[in-house]
Formats: sequence, C-alpha cells, structure tokens
Amino acid sequence: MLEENRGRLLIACPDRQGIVAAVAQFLYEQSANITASDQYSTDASGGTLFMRIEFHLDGLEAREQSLCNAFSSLAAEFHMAWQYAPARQRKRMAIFVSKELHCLQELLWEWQSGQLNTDIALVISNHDDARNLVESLGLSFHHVPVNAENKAEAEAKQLALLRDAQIDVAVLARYMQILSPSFLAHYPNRIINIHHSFLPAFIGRNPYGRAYNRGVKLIGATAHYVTEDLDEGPIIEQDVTRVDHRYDAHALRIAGRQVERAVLARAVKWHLEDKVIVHENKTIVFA
Ligand SMILES: Nc1nc2c(c(=O)[nH]1)N[C@@H](CN(C=O)c1ccc(C(=O)N[C@@H](CCC(=O)O)C(=O)O)cc1)CN2
Repeated sequence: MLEENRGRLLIACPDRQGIVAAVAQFLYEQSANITASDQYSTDASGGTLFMRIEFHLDGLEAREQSLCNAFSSLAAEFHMAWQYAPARQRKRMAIFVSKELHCLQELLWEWQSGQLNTDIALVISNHDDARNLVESLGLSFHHVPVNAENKAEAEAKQLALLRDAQIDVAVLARYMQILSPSFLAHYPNRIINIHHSFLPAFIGRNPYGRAYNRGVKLIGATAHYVTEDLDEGPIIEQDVTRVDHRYDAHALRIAGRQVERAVLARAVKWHLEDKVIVHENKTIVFA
C-alpha cells in the first residue's frame, strides 16, 4: 500500500461508550478509509481505552494539518492523549553498541532485508570493534570513548551527534554504559534497550553470571524503554529459552544471544511502526 497516503492515530483516554464509533465517524467524514484498527480497554466500566488506527487518505500530506486540527476537537471531547504519525515518515535511528555485536548485526540484517522501515543515521560506540562492520555497509560510525572521568563530555558529544542527525529513536544494542537522566530527558520513551535477562530478574550488570550461580532453567531477554531506573523502564518485548545444569556462564551467554537479537528486533520493529503505547510504566503493543 502507498505509504504516503497512510496515517496512524494512537489514542489513550478514559473509556466510555461511543469512542471507537466517534473516531471511525470522524475518519469517514474526512474521506479516510480505515485499514487497521485495534483497541484495548483496561475496564469497560471506567478504565482506560487504548486505540491504534491506520487509515488511507488520498493526498494525506496536504490534508493532515487540517485533519489533526479537526481531530483535536474530538480529542478534547473525550479527554484523549493522542499522537498522529504519517507512515511516509521513516524514523531516523541511531544504534549504540559496545563490544558484543550480535544485536547490532541483527538490526543491520533486518534493515538490509527491508524488515525494518527506518533510516539508520549513525552507529555510536564506546569501543572501536564495530567500525569495520558498520562502515562496510556505508553507514556512519562514531567512536566516543566513555569512562567515569569523561562521562559528561562523552554524552555531550553523543547528544550533538543525535541532534545533528535528527534522530527519532535510539537503540542500545548491548551498549554497556548507563545513560544519565539529562541525556534521557532529550528522548523520553524513544530509547530502547535490550537487557540480557528476563526482567525483573537479574537487573544490572552480569546477568548471565548471576543466572549461572542461581542455577536457572530458563534464561531470557527483555527489550524496554530506557529510564533513569536501571533496566526498569516500560517493557516492550520479552522471551526465554531453556537451559540446564550443563550450561556454564559462557554457554548461557551464547544461548542468550539468539533470544536477545530476536526480542530486540521485534521491539524495534513495533516501535518503528507506531504499534507501542506507553502508559504508567507499562506498554500496550498492538502487534
Ligand atoms: N539510564 C539507563 N541507562 C542504561 C540502561 C537503563 O536501563 N537505564 N540499560 C543499560 C544496559 N544495561 C543492561 O541492559 C547495563 C549496562 C551497564 C551496566 C553497568 O553497570 N555498567 C558499568 C557502569 C557503567 C556506567 O556507570 O555507565 C559497570 O559495568 O560497572 C548495567 C546495566 C544501558 N544504559
């Protein structure tokens, strides 16, 4: 379907009868055709309604300002928090990586194969290990070393790179530096991290080593939006795989890579397609 004529509306509001009908009627009156619609209510008697609607409208770009102005009246009537996103606007993505490259490789492969509808504007790393891989694809690579002494300066460099590249979303693909609150404030719910455990188990450093010591029978990975609370941001996607007593900590790390890369790729794809709503440190994913 032609992307330039496709728009998306994400809505969250107090639930009551008639909201879905009112939104559908609004789009009908705008001469739009609904191509996908999904909603979820936490509680039909007074909970919160979440909606994701995709629609087709010929000449959308020229009409979207007036459409949004008109929708804002309906949104006010239903006390909606809402977001409009035209499908034609590919999100510009930055990827942060440290020394483990498997998640970066998965994102690059999915992007190359057309699975991820995004422009990878740059890759930033605190190590140089990913340079050859990234530059072999003609992508921009920036080595920004980070240590306890230069953290503020390093983050200032990173933020300048993100600003100049007009980034919409950043992905921490096994990036092993904790981002400061001031850094995060620039990109609320627009930085996605892959944590290499099934959160909330094993928050923080060395989750596989701790999992080994605990004798777990499952290991997992969690993709979440990054917040000040380490590895406690809104969860977007998770998965697990079975392990047993024969796995040492290194074997757990190797087995975990497959889960990490798949979980991150799904989470990033859903974000790029405007399928994720964040509400009260949780997500509603219209996958
Ligand atoms: N503000 C946030 N920053 C980051 C998060 C997050 O949730 N909030 N996730 C991490 C990734 N991560 C686990 O997935 C993680 C990375 C690094 C460490 C850590 O303790 N690293 C260093 C300390 C580095 C520093 O102070 O910056 C260490 O090994 O001592 C814990 C968890 C990415 N950033």
